[in-house]
Amino acid sequence: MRKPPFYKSVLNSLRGLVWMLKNERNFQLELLALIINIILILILQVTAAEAALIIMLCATVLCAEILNTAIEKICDIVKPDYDVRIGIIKDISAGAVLLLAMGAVVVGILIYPKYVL
Ligand SMILES: Nc1ncnc2c1ncn2[C@@H]1O[C@H](COP(=O)(O)OP(=O)(O)OP(=O)(O)O)[C@@H](O)[C@H]1O
Repeated sequence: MRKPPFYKSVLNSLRGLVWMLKNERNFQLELLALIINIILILILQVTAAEAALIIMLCATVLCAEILNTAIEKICDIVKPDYDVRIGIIKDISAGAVLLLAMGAVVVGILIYPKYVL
């Protein structure tokens, strides 16, 4: 099968992001967190290195959410009925997002207070 042109791959990826935005509440909240962080970065004049760290962490949380959702969807196709093993896979996958989100909160606590206090 021929590979689709580059612009089609980009369109497919954008369709995935739009789907996440329309259907996944956690993704919406994490995107809101990214927007709030961008506003804080601009208002507080955070250094470029700190801004890069904050934005990359927010983007990483969003990516983890996307992968978590993909894993959940695959699980639901492979095993639609209740299965303890599927429960564990979904819990582990969600745990990865939680871990990154907690790391992002810690980074925010380390960076922002010195600009406000
Ligand atoms: N088929 C299943 N068998 C066993 N437990 C399941 C199954 N489906 C879901 N669960 C349990 O319910 C939880 C929520 O699963 P669900 O697929 O509803 O994800 P979600 O509510 O979209 O989660 P998230 O907030 O991570 O996006 C899982 O973490 C798991 O503990």
